[in-house]
Amino acid sequence: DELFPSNGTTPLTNYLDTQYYGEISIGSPAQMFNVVFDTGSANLWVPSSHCSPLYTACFTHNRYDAAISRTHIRNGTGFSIQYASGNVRGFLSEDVVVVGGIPVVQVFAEATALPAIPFIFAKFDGVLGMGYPNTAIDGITPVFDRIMSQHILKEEVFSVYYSKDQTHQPGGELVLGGTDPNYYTGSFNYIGISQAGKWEVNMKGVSVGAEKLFCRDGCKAVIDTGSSYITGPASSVSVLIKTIGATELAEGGFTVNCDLVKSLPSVTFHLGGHGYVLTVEDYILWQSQFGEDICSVTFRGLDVPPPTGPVWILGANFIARYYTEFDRHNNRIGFATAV
Ligand SMILES: COCCCC[C@@](O)(c1ccccc1-c1ccccc1)[C@@H]1CCCN(C(=O)[C@H]2C[C@@H](N)[C@@H](O)C2)C1
Repeated sequence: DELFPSNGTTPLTNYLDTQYYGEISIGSPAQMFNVVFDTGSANLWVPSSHCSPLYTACFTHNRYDAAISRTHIRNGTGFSIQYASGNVRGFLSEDVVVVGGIPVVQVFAEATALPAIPFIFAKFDGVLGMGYPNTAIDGITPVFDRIMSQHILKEEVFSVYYSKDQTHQPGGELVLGGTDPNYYTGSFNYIGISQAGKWEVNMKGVSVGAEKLFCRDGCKAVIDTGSSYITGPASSVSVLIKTIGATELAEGGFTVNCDLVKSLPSVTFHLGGHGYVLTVEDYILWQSQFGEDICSVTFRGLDVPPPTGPVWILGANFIARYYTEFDRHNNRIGFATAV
């Protein structure tokens, strides 16, 4: 079809290497929103014009107004989605959503209760879940599934490039229907997902330097475009932090003395017969504040309760190093070295 780009591409913005988001439109005439394309969830929500004035986070973000959209279809069913940081509540609506130039009629949630923490820190308005349909709240068909059912994509895959630092333009790119060779070198290595319905693989181990210290008997790893960092079970991450000589900050982050950074070991994630190495450049966030250099470690301890956990979550700083293809046709994930 020459009408639509056969692979819808969306440039992404990189905010401080911790938030990556791109623009979509909802409604006619188009109402623009910045959303995180999140493989760790499967619903689309944006702030609502009906959001109560009590929620500051609504008023610092774009809000969807059904009353001015010709193509709005009323639904009204209640909605609530739970994140590690708290939950977002609202109600369902339906309207034309355009992602990467591809329009779909989509059921999404208008958020009317948006917790200030963390959303006052969000540079984006909402979240567009790129997960599997069986993880979608209220059984709503996700955006990518609606796009696949139009049979206009060359391949039933989507790919994500996250830039390593903010000087890069664009800060990232989402490709619907293929990959973008401008952003990776070499070939892809593929890993089948571990259980249908999640972007999750079996990891064979985590090494610090040459030593395989964690996940020696295998463990679960979620490849999550909606997470800023790499998280692992708190016990493992605290050993990792000690091994690299980092110290704990008040608010839960870890820092190392910037002078020691170059002597720090690499951390390798063993996935599908390959070792994915993160060097210090990949896992240390070097920020200069008021002339002082702060070197923070982009690993976080997070104990996800069973049955989802225990699990490692490989987020933005992993994806910034390894260009990632999410393949819905073959239920597999491909990694290539990002440029
Ligand atoms: C790459 O861009 C990352 C976006 C930032 C994510 C995030 O850091 C964030 C920061 C500031 C304001 C809001 C949000 C944020 C909050 C909820 C949804 C989306 C973004 C999240 C903070 C809480 C823990 N966390 C998740 O659980 C995330 C895990 C993920 N799968 C989501 O479902 C929720 C990450």
